[in-house]
Amino acid sequence: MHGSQLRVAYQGVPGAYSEAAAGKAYPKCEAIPCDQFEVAFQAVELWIADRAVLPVENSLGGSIHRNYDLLLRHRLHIVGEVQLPVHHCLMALPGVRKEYITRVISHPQALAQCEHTLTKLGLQAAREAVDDTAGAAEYIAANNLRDTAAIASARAAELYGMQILADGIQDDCGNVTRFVMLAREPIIPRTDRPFKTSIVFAHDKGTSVLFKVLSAFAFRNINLTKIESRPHRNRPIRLVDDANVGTAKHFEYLFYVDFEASMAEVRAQNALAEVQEFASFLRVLGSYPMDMTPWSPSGGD
Ligand SMILES: O=C(O)C(=O)C[C@]1(C(=O)O)C=C[C@@H](O)C=C1
Repeated sequence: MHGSQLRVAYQGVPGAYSEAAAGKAYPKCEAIPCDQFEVAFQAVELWIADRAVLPVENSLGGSIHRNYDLLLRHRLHIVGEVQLPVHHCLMALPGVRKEYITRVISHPQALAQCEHTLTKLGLQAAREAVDDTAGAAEYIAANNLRDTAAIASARAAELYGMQILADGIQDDCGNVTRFVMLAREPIIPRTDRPFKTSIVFAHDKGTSVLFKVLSAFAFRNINLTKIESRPHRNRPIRLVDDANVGTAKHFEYLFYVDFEASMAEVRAQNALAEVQEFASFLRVLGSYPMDMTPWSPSGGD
């Protein structure tokens, strides 16, 4: 459970929040940096790593859509989640003053989470997206860029010899990113602690089908914690012909739903049996213990 000897792949370089998430989920693990999320998935598929840790949503920046698409494209299973308080710092090379900064670089999520604060700080700087927060700090240090600042964790500042110009620059102090942990095999769902289940489905043709699907959970008092829609890339458009008025083009969606129940519970099994009736496609991405860590907005990195 503490993850000793577990190899956990994450996207980014040391000091990235995903590395901190790996450490929170599996305190004694060996965290393996990967330059892309796709590589982290492959590391697990090829037995180079035992788990991958994947950010899926942030309380300020919203869903990380690409990672939802990756969950579907690969056959890994969600075996856990962690919610990590994300505390951002603005950093530059030692001696650089705020007035010299013409560019701020970071992961797009981090830029989005600090948008208002960056404006309030009065920086006349262009924002530029890079692959990960700590990688932004590393890049500035490696290239001795004296006109560029990064948004990253305090640990990244320490690792890459950067000086913190402003601390806690996320637009809300309760900034939290939710990560899921992925493995080759699912875990056996239990009922002795709170579990969450994540599914993805496409609904069939018909009237109010999404309403019918979601009521399968409501009637059983199963709480939904998240719903996300993404383009159905195998069948993106459905044409509906009407001889009188022409052809309507309906976009087709995949729906990702998280609900608070374990697949070991009969009510969850019955709800999914009902969903199946209205779905052209249904996959359980995982049934896993919920992160019940007590709330501390100032904690984390
Ligand atoms: O760049 C990093 O440090 C990451 O771990 C990625 C990531 C993300 O994808 O949302 C993780 C947490 C923060 O929300 C910002 C960036």
